[in-house]
Amino acid sequence: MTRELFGPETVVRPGKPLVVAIDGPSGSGKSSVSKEVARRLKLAYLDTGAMYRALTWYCLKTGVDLNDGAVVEQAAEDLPLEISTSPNHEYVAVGGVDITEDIREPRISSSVSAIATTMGARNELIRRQRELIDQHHHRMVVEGRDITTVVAPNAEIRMLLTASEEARLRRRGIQLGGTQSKEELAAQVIQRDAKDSTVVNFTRAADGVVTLDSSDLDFEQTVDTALEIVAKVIYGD
Ligand SMILES: Nc1ncnc2c1ncn2[C@@H]1O[C@H](COP(=O)(O)OP(=O)(O)OP(=O)(O)O)[C@@H](O)[C@H]1O
Ligand SMILES: Nc1ccn([C@H]2C[C@H](O)[C@@H](COP(=O)(O)O)O2)c(=O)n1
Repeated sequence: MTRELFGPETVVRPGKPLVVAIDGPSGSGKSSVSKEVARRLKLAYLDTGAMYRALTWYCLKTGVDLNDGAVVEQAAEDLPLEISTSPNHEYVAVGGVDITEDIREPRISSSVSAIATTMGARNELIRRQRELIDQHHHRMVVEGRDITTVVAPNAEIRMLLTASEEARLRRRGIQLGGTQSKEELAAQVIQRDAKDSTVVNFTRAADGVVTLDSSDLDFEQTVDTALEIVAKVIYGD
């Protein structure tokens, strides 16, 4: 059904805004599912987590004290960031240096929450996220932690993608090729979420936000369910 609705010839709401906002905890599948949803809907794609990671890389590179809010905020304003908005091409650069791979390193994952909980830095990244949405004429899948509530609360589609803690730990373990201990995985998934959720709510759906629980769904089923949610809102079927 959704495959026919969003087949290769279909352009959904041509010329009109179509922002699909997707939030959720770590390992719930936001990035992988959002990219595929963007491909199927022929929309641009923005990984806002990559922006927080890029700022973390920049602060570590330039010796910024991550606990000094004013300096982190200034770094956010200065950040010479380039980020791909294609779901088919992952690319993040700072000052012309390709950091696409570097921002996924454990040293970034373990420091990023210090940046993400600095409100001045958040405000600057949120401003840039809204600017990117504008540049794409509001036709974009945007994923993160505060997209449905803060960055794009008026998005046409607002979804909270969740999965049980057990499923999220299992998925992240497989994604990292079984290289991480139980404790390391918990630090990257559970403890990071606990810190991040002190400043944003991504565990409970806000009013008007549809919850998609993927705990018992495989990747394809999750993408299809997300597209069904889009179809229901757009076409009412
Ligand atoms: N429904 C699903 N069933 C099984 N595996 C899935 C499902 N959804 C995503 N995955 C896999 O789980 C892993 C984690 O997904 P992904 O990186 O997209 O999560 P995320 O929510 O973006 O995490 P983070 O916020 O930490 O970046 C990936 O390897 C992805 O392919
Ligand atoms: N809109 C967002 C996006 C991300 N974050 C924070 C939370 C994470 O710890 C970090 C990296 O995100 P990930 O790549 O794991 O999705 O950035 C946020 O606070 N708000």
